[in-house]
Amino acid sequence: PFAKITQTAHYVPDNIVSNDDLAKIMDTSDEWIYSRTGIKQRHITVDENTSDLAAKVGEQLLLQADLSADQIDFIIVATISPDSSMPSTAALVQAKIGAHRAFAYDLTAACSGFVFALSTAEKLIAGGYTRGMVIGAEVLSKSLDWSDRSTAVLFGDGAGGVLLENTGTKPLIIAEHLRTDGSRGNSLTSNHLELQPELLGRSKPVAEFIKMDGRAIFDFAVRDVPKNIQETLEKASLKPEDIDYFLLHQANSRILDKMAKKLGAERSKFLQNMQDYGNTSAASIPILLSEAVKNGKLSLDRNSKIVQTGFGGGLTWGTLIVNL
Ligand SMILES: O=C(O)C1CCN(c2ccc(-c3cc(CO)ccc3Cl)cn2)CC1
Repeated sequence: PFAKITQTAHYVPDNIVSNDDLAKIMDTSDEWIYSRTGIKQRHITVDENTSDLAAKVGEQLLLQADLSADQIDFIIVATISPDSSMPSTAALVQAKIGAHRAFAYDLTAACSGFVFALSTAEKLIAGGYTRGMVIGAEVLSKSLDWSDRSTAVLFGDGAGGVLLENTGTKPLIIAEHLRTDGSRGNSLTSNHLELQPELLGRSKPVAEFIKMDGRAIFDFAVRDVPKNIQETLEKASLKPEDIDYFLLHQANSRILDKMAKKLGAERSKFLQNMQDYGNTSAASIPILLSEAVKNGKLSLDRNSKIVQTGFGGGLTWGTLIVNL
């Protein structure tokens, strides 16, 4: 059996924070943010946590597919901003949507999370499961140091996901190449928990904010990611011109410019929505995919070939060449 993406959906909190809103509370400007990142605004939650955003996506997928929740075998949530470690956000989603038969777990691979999770889910379907949900969901606003303008302006909250079913007539993933380099992990960090050797007088674990060595991560993206995309295309004996759209992690628009140039592909093939949502880490690719399907740029039944590439904390990066 081949897995097929049969539905896509996304959900973001209503509350919008513009660059000008941020300029009122920190030393930055719309001009600086937009020229350096391509971001104009981001959605910041008021009263919805990560599992609430993810559950909204799950409910939409069921509605669109006209399925009842107990027809779902598994739920994987890719996130670095779970409601908690235990229970997992996926377990909370399972309860909220009433998917009584589904097993559920979170997957942590930062901004590559959705790509790693989709690769995993495809193997679950190939191994015999019938239907599953893969959701990227983040409330990064919980982990932002609003006094650090170098990171606070970059990130946003949101969720997106897909329904996978075993009704495919061709492989979902034509080729993939998933990478990790933990030795460079210290350039993009969050939520480090300190050792607590003393049994008494335990101090609270240090729940750190998102910290980033922007230069190091920018250089990593520009150097390692195009190579990864090229290697994966070669694995599939494909060239950039064979790809309809490139759905890359929405971290920075100048990075998309450089990627397109390095790959010799048209910039217009690199879908972009960071202007509306900022960087939503594991949610960025599924939100982009869901919007492209909803606005007709992509269809789930038109034999399109897309590239999905995540890159970020870990460091992790990876490319899937996907048949829609
Ligand atoms: O131009 C400037 O001064 C600054 C230079 C630094 N910038 C950066 C640097 C890195 C990222 C980034 C973040 C993640 C985390 O999801 C993943 C992947 C990337 Cl490439 C985003 N922005 C912003 C503009």
